Amino acid sequence: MSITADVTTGTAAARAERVTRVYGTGATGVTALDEVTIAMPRGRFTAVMGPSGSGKSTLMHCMAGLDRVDGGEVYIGDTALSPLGDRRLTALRRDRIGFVFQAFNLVPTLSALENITLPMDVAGRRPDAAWVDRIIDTVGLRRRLSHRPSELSGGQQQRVACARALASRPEIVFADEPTGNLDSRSSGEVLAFLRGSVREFGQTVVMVTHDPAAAGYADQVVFLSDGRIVDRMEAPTADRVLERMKGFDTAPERGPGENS
Ligand SMILES: Nc1ncnc2c1ncn2[C@@H]1O[C@H](COP(=O)(O)OP(=O)(O)OP(=O)(O)O)[C@@H](O)[C@H]1O
Repeated sequence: MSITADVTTGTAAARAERVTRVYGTGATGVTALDEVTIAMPRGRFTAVMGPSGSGKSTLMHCMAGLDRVDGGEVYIGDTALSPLGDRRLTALRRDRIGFVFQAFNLVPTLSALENITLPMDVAGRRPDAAWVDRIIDTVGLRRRLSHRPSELSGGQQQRVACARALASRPEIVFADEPTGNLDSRSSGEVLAFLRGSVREFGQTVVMVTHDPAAAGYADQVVFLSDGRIVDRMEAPTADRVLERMKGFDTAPERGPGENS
């Protein structure tokens, strides 16, 4: 039995309703998501955790409009994604969602500043200079703006990617293992920035992570197992998340009425 989390449509920046995603067909088909219902509350930092193969990346990709669902519906704000054609979906991702990936995904020939404003330049939108300035200061990149990615450390590159994600004031930022390639100090800087963007700017952030310490920066953690949401933790700490993760192989399934 899976549980649902926070389905309060009025306050959700994004939500999934009974979302199913199956890779392959027939006997070899894999149900990566099995009727997942979840809302990502506006202005909060949500971490998505679970064992390897539990469906974390699939959930993020479906909720961010990077992958199609086989059943159910995803909404960004009040916009349902499945009726959208490719062009409108691309425009929605560009205009309303910010992305941070494990591999930074910066353009090597552009400076840090050019990378930060690139999505808006591509969209033909004029960056809000005061806002971009504020982001640059918050992320601590003022003295690195003319550097190319190869001239920056991994942590600095990921902070450029975070600034890029926030520069267009997206409704929601999806971060997929944003600290997966970073040492603990750089991880701390990136996570503190994401945390601060929620606290100071009211940004909504959803982060997939394997790392209990990273999840400890979030307001809430949702736990996936076998393509279902099986638990949720408010005000997590790294220790509590670690304890919960240890229980995954042996934890009994929750029955009806046992939702957190
Ligand atoms: N493109 C694909 N084709 C076939 N199966 C896939 C595909 N993508 C994911 N899967 C399967 O779907 C399930 C969920 O995968 P997913 O990558 O979402 O899990 P995850 O929790 O993000 O895993 P990890 O922590 O290892 O990154 C797994 O069994 C995986 O093998």
